[in-house]
Amino acid sequence: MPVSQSELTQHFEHVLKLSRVDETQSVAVLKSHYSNPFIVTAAMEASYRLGAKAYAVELPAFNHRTAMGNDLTAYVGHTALTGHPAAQQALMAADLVVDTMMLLHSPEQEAILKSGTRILLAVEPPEMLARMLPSLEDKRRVEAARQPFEAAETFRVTSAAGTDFRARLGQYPVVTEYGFADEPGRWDHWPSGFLFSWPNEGSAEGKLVLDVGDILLPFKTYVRDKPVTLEIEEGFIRRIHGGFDAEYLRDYMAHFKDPDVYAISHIGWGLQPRAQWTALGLHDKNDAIGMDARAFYGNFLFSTGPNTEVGGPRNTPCHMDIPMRHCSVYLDDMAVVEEGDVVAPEASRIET
Ligand SMILES: O=c1ccc(O)c[nH]1
Ligand SMILES: [Fe+2]
Repeated sequence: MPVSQSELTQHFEHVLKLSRVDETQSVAVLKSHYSNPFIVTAAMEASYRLGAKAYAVELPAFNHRTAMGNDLTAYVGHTALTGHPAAQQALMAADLVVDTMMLLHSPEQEAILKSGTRILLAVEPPEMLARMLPSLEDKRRVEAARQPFEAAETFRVTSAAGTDFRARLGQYPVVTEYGFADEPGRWDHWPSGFLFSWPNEGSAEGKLVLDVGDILLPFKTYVRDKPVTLEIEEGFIRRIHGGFDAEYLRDYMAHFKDPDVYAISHIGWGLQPRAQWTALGLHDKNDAIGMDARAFYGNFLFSTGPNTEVGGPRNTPCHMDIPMRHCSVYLDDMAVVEEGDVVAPEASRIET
């Protein structure tokens, strides 16, 4: 459904207030020609309504000839900000950056955050921003799941379809996403509502079996053919086999001619009840990057490629996000998700 400019601006006022924007703050709206003008206008207007000093930083779109499609998460790491210290300074000068062009998984984003500047990514269509308007309750539930995740040494996933995956934890931090950037140096994404970490280098192993209904981002396809099996050893996908979906995934990843694309990247689970598994099927591919799929309550989300977000050495541009249903996720011996339903910690659950 269409969302009016005034409704979207009100939502931005709500989210920027949660992001601690007030008359003491400056807000830089990072945009490019493909930014949603309703979002840019709403971010500027809402900032001024909150008494903040807002300004826009406009960069020309960056295209790499290896990149295919328009999804902003398909080709990551190298952006219009790469090698542009003046623009980076202009963003680091702000207390909060509203990113409407996608810096995620880029070293430049990490440098901006390290300066204490907060970043809020907002690139989804206004219908999704409105439907998954963040709340302090979202933050409470997602942050409740952080504690056992940070304490755990092993991460294990199983499913009736045959998934049997494990990884050691501890080398990298836990990252939470609850939809607003309220702490110095925090990055967040509106809409969201999930958390993840990265396997210790070389520790991910076993089998991930994508069953019918699991989702392949940025393809924005639901697996419909027989299962896709990924065999993982020492942190990397060694074999991908199954039907058409497997062949398509193999061909797409091979296109990048970069061994790092087969690395397992962030692993975690979804805690957003207002995110819907079915939403992706209602949008054209260029409408959205598919945050419903990444955040739906009880999913297991894994990904491939870069670990730049946590200062890792892999800055490979090919990034797959693959949310799966009906999985069981264990932190050490504690199940946090059982066959697609969140079971622990109790404080992270919702009454279904
Ligand atoms: O919110 C996001 C979006 C994409 C991604 O790879 C991680 N988190
Ligand atoms: Fe991802």
